[in-house]
Order: sequence, then C-alpha cells, then structure tokens
Amino acid sequence: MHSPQFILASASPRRRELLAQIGMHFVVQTADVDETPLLGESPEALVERLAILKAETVWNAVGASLAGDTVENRLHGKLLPVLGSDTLGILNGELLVKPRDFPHAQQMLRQMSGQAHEILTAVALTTATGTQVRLSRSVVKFRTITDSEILAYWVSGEPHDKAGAYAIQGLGAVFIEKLEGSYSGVMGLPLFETAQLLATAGINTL
Ligand SMILES: Cc1cn([C@H]2C[C@H](O)[C@@H](COP(=O)(O)OP(=O)(O)OP(=O)(O)O)O2)c(=O)[nH]c1=O
Repeated sequence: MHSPQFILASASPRRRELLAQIGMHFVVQTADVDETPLLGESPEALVERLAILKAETVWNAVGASLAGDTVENRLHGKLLPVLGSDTLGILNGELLVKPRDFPHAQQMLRQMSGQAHEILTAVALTTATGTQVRLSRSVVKFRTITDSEILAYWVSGEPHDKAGAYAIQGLGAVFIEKLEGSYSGVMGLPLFETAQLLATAGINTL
C-alpha cells in the first residue's frame, strides 16, 4: 500500500481517474462549497476562486480535525497538500455550467451546436505555505447537433453532472469537431498544470 501524497478535494470521479492516469496516490475529502458567481465576477475569476475555495475548505477542515493532535502527528505526514479544481464553459459571454434539468441542458447544447465554446479549468494546491492556482483554457468546436440528438444524449444520463452538459471522455466526443487546448483540462483536471503544481510541493510524477 502506497501512502497518500496529497488530498483531492473533489467528488468528481473524472478527477480521480485523471490523477490515477499519472500514477498519483491520494485520498479524497470533499468540500461542499457555494458555486454562485459574485456580482460582476469574470469566468476566469470565478473558476479560480472556486478551485481555491475547494482546496482551502478541505485544508481548513483537516487542520481543524488535527488541532488537538500531537505536534509530531501534525508535522509528520498528516498535513498533506490539498488539490482542488473547478471547470466551467463560456459561450458568447454566458457561463456553461452543470445543467439544472433537461430544458437547461437543451438550451446550452442548442447554443453550442455548430459553434466553438471555451472550457476553463482551474486547479489549486494548498500547502502550509499558501495556495497556488493555475488556469487551463481550451476551445472546443461542436458540429451541428439536432434536437433529437440532444434528447437522446440527455436520456443517456451522461450530461447531467457535467459542465456544459457534455463529456469529452464519453459519448459527447461525437459532437467534437476540433479541440484546441487540453483534453484533460476539458475533462476536469489539466494534467500538465496539475503536475507543475504538485512538483512545487515536492510531489513528482516522473
Ligand atoms: C466539459 C466537461 C466537463 N466534465 C465534468 C468535470 C467536472 O466533474 C464537472 C464540472 O463540475 P465541477 O463543479 O468543476 O466539479 P464537480 O462538481 O463534478 O466535482 P467537485 O466540485 O467535487 O470537484 O464537469 C467532464 O467530465 N467532461 C467534460 O467534457
């Protein structure tokens, strides 16, 4: 059994899969944070703030749970770095988030049909020295999608918990004519930026 190198502050199975892909050993502790945008907040500021909030919320929760622990325990391996991430899309200045219901998914996918949208994923790492954040930006061009395809796609269940109501790693791949950027970033955790951040905390992938 490998000991964990950090804590993943995410309930997303995609983020676990991507970290396993690069051989990381980690534990999961989730953070339930309010994802409502602030008034006038840009998509970039929002996605970075939420990644930081997820990482710091878990960092603080772990810190509080160890508050009564011995100094030795706190110093030796228990205060692991915490990784948090957030993904959202932008199309014509509007946010593409997780769909509330079918009409919301349908509205987003109709707008995305035949168009290019952006996917932003921020990844944040909190350690005893503070929090660092990196932003990954990708452009995804969709082919034209019909209403009957949107309905069939919704019924598949795949869009329900995905930003922009699709998954690049799933059936949604058939809509994607072109990708400029990071496949792992669109899927929810940009591995290039993640590896860079982890390396700053002495956690190396190679
Ligand atoms: C665009 C796209 C998003 N997604 C997913 C990644 C994220 O899990 C989700 C966006 O929601 P997020 O709020 O970023 O993450 P989450 O709620 O799933 O997990 P947590 O907050 O606990 O970390 O959409 C895909 O899986 N594939 C895709 O192609």
